[in-house]
Amino acid sequence: MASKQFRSLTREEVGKHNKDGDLWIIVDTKVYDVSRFKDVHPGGVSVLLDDDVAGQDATEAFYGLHKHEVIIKPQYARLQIGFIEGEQPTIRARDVGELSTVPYAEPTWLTPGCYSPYFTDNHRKFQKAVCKFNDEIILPDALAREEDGKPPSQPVLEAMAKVNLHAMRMGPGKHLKGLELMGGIVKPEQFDYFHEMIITQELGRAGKRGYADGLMAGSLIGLPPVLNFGSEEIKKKVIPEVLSGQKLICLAISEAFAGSDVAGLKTTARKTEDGKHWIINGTKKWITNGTYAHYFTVGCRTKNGLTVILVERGDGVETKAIKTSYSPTAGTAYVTFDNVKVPVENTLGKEGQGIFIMLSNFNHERWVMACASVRSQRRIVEDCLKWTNQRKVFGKPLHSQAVIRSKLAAMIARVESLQSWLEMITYQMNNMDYKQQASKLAGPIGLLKMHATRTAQLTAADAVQIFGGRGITRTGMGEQIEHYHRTVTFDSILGGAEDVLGDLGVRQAIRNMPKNVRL
Ligand code: HEM
Repeated sequence: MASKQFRSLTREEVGKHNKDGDLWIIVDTKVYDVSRFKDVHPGGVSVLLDDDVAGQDATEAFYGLHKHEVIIKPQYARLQIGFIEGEQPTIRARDVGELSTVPYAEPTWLTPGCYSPYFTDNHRKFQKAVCKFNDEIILPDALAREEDGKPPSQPVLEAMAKVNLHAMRMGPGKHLKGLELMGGIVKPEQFDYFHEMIITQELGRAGKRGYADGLMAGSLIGLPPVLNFGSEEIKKKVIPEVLSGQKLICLAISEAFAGSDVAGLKTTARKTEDGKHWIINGTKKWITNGTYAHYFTVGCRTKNGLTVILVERGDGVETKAIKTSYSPTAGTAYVTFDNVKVPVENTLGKEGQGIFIMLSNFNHERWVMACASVRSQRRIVEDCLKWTNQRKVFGKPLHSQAVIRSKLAAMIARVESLQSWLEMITYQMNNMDYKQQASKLAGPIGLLKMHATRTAQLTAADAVQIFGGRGITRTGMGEQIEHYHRTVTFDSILGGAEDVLGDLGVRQAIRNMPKNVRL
């Protein structure tokens, strides 16, 4: 198909098309014929016939009311008939794989001219590739699925598997051996927690909270117990199925009876008389990806304590969707186990040592959540900086108000301090094994996540004030702010409630207090 020929026009010529039936406008040097569109314009007819708009340069008015993404949508872009002679457009969207140029929209290590003690050239190369992959493959699916509530699309999961993203999201380790990671950019033995942080933070660019959990967040927490504690036979079967994106696994610990207080869980597993099987009975609640998972990593009460057992969907396993304030794409489920028979070989780790398995698994989950929370806050900072720059009040940009700048200052300070703390903890993780992480970092990671999710709520509240009515509207300019404000508390509950995590951090510190110190 031949591309449309645009006419070169002067502002005077455009000015003549300023009435009903013959209506042109200029947005960023491009001339649009809205003569017919005006009747279906969601903002109404009258605004387009306004003297300051009809036949005029409406760039400022347009960007005060619409996101740039509106004008580049094919159904609106086709309204363009020409451009202003000798002028060039100045406004452009971020290209695929490109970094944002808005201050503080990227972490310091990605800011041109800045340095980092932690990130290498390999991390930078890796970030570029993941960012491009995310923009091209994941982002369109995130927008569509967050809306329709369906699970992430199978082709997306398979594309992720092809570059071994599912495997990398489990963190560094033996499971990466022999795999080609992101087309070979990083070698398995080179892959560290900073690479993993990059993946989590890039996936967070979409800013769709339900989808973020739908995108195999269940596997992220449900598979590690299999990886670390499963028998060779179980590992051989389950790991390839999950890492290839063909099957999904979820972590089923929390119950209506026990959330952050894992020790209170009531689901039971009893051995059959011949000792060959477990019989599992009980319920689980708020299980991410549970509605469509094939496997469940289940925390059970057994004769001598708690035990973690892998359960395959089958007889006696029922899941039903729980309606939450984010999209059903997350697959949040209520799960019931009624006399579910499972071979004892499905036991993960030792019988009675489930509490250790569950608690050690939490550290990685909480760290991942902190990575994601910081990224999502950064996205809000970016949106607020853009909005306050393009929104005019009393004839001046919104950021000319000191009270707005003060909110922005607080937001920026929060996100920057969090990222620095996160990077420091990540560096510790790179230098510790799984056990050392459990003993040394459980407290700091708990405190980091608590701090991230608390500050996230402050940032969400500030952002709504900055966006006003748009911040509580599900479409239009403030759509992302509304979404963030509505879903930000997920981070503060999932993976351990804020207060519980803060307390964990302090209790760990108190346990380590030397006996010989006095004030
Ligand atoms: C080619 C030009 C334009 C297109 C394609 C367009 C498209 C749209 C769309 C899709 C919406 C729905 C809200 C959204 O998705 O953001 C909207 C809303 C609106 N538009 Fe336009 N528009 C154009 C030009 C203008 C201009 C020049 C004005 C001038 C003032 C205007 C005023 C409005 C208003 C007042 C709303 C309602 C905003 C709200 O609900 O907050 N539009 N427009």
